[in-house]
Amino acid sequence: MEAEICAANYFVFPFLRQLHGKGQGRGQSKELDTRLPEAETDATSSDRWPLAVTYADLWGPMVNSSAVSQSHARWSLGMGRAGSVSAERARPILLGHSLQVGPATITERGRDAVEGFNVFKGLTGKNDELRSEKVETGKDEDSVAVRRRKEIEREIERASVLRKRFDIHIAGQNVPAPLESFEELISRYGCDSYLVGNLSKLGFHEPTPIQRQAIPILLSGRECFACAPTGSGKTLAFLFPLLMKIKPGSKGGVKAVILCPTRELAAQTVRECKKLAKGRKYYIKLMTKDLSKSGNFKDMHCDILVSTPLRLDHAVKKRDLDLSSVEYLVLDESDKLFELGFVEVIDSVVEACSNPSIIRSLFSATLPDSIEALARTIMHDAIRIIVGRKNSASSLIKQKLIFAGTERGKLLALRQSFQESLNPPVLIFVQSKERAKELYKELAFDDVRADVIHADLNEQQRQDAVDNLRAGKTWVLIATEVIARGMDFKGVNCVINYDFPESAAAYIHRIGRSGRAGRSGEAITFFTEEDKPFLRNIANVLVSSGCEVPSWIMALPKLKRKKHRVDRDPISTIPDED
Ligand SMILES: Nc1ncnc2c1ncn2[C@@H]1O[C@H](COP(=O)(O)OP(=O)(O)OP(=O)(O)O)[C@@H](O)[C@H]1O
Repeated sequence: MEAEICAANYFVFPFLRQLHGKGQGRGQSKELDTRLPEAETDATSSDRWPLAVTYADLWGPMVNSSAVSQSHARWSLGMGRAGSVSAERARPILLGHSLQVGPATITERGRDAVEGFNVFKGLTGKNDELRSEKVETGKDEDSVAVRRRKEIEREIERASVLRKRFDIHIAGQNVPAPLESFEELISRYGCDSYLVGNLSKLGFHEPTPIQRQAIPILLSGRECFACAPTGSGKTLAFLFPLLMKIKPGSKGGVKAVILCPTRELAAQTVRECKKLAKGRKYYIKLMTKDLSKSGNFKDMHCDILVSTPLRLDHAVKKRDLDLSSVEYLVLDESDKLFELGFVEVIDSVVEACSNPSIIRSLFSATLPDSIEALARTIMHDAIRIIVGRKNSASSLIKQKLIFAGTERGKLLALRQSFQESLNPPVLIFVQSKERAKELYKELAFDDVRADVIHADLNEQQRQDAVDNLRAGKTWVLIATEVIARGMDFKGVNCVINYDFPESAAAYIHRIGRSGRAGRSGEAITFFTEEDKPFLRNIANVLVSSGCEVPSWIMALPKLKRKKHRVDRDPISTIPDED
């Protein structure tokens, strides 16, 4: 009954309804506050539960539910959650429907049995039996119950130890245990060995922390918000479960949709997906401009469709693309997708994916509370996974702030740093395409193999710029925000923020183009007098990932504005006429 109510309610324009609030129309979106709070260790509810206590809570009610005091049950449920748990909420627990045990909830009747906790399956329907046995025999616990309790304890402890070891923090109920290894995908989830074989051919021998936790969650049919550092393997974390669950070459319409904020990222995701699926005939499609505008979707074979929101929305509305058979919807770089301008489109795509048993997941390196709250309104019983500290930069990146005084000072500082050492590949971020073109012209005079990428280039030119950097043909790529998110350039040694980033999230994603897949990287950020008011916000990110920041910067007041956008003088060595 409860499930039916949820299914009926949470599909129709959920984001907009939340965003607009009462009395506001569809066209009047107000800007979401997507600012990041200071990096926080997400030691929320579930992680704070001490194991010894939760075991006691678990077995108290199972052995003799009536003997457990209400306050005891309330305490075991409410620890760490905002506010206390009401008596009504606590009561069903006493009646034996659901037993909260720290990171996991064990459901006595097996209604919500989670694959990850195979051991719980044995409990389904057995507890009444156990209880009546106990009444008859008069013994406290028989040997079967003791054995089972120990098995469960071991499972919970194993999961907890793994999470601690890999800095995984979770919030939610019935959270499946993290993976110890990729091989477990075969033994625990019956994964086809070709898929695990492909992982090893790609050189992936151990799952990254986000893969350890997100893969079992998605395989168990649960929805999730996943926040893990840049370059930590989130792409595989959502692709792998799709390839495991979807049968290749199916004819019944699109089975999975992956939304990415940029075309480059969508193209990269398709490439990654094809590599992973090698050996099986999956139809993995990129929604190109042509396909979106003139595709014949009625006859299209497609298992997995990767798109930017606008192209997908266009195909749905103008070309009758049917998304009602979609079983998995992934929002990659989800916080970007929820920014102003995208929300209506995302809403429309969510509505088009009308399969009631769809599983949705959100992935990003930054997850502002406002976005999580908004997304939560449409998610069903979603689990939150945070790896490391929420909204913080990868600890593999050595970060530096450099005061350049003025715009001209930045150009001098850049040239000087190239003369001292140029360790390609290098990415340079500027705040607009005009400035990207200006800086490109300046560097053309220098002996540096530079290229530029921005939104004025066509699709092929943008792809060439990315490929040339990947192939080592260019050493320096000057870029706008277009490639700041998700792009995986192997071995980028240094990211230079020539123009100060407009937000802490933008900073985290930009510098996250280096320091990927376990490699170290460097990030240099120039700032001028005009950037000083926003310096503190970025400095907080440096401090939270262990980098040194002068004390005067930390003493600066925090900026309350959402975005830092500065009108800058053009980039030029030619002196002004005045
Ligand atoms: N288990 C693994 N072992 C080794 N390398 C891996 C593993 N999983 C992924 N990688 C590699 O790590 C790199 C970064 O992965 P990915 O692009 O998925 O990061 P991400 O977390 O999505 O980053 P971003 O937040 O910037 O989008 C890629 O080159 C990928 O091939």
